Amino acid sequence: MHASSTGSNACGDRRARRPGTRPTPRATRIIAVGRLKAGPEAALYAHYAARLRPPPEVTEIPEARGSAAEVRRREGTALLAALPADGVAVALDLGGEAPDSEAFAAMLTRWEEAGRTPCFLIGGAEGLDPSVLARADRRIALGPMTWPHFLVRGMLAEQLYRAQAIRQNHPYHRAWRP
Ligand SMILES: C[S@@+](CC[C@H](N)C(=O)[O-])C[C@H]1O[C@@H](n2cnc3c(N)ncnc32)[C@H](O)[C@@H]1O
Repeated sequence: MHASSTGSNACGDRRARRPGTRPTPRATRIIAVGRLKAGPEAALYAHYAARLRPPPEVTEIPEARGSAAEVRRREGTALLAALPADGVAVALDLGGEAPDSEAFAAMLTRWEEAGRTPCFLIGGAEGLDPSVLARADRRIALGPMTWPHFLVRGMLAEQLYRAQAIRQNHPYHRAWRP
């Protein structure tokens, strides 16, 4: 009688979560071109990443050499190779949609509930290869201006922290606007 309320699923897994409870948050993946060295950008990223539960898993792709197109293609191949099978590929891209923070938090909730790991792809100085943009499930812009890729890592971490605050109803995010 209580099978559904105790969380049994079709496979009889009694560890499955109960309806109305939150799934255990998965570690977000950040797959980014370039090695972030000690400095203000690394400090910014660390400041917000340390507040994320669980903290993101970062995979750094070495910067490629060659013409701009070759660099994009080589880095793009490496970025895509690092994507896990269950990942939602989210390209950080100037031409993408620009959700507000609440909509971004709602996206993360949906992916978590679907058991999919959000994987954020950040390009290098030459940007993301068209193959990455074509593969991406979502393309998200942090506004229409171009930001340095190491700063984008910190900005993304801040938005992930803000999304966590929104989802937990934490006062860090003040939704009210005049
Ligand atoms: C220096 S930018 C590359 C600029 C390149 N000309 C382009 O148009 O993508 C390096 C990376 O940072 C990310 N990025 C920079 N500005 C962004 C923005 N406003 N929104 C989302 N991602 C951005 C993208 O992943 C980009 O590939």
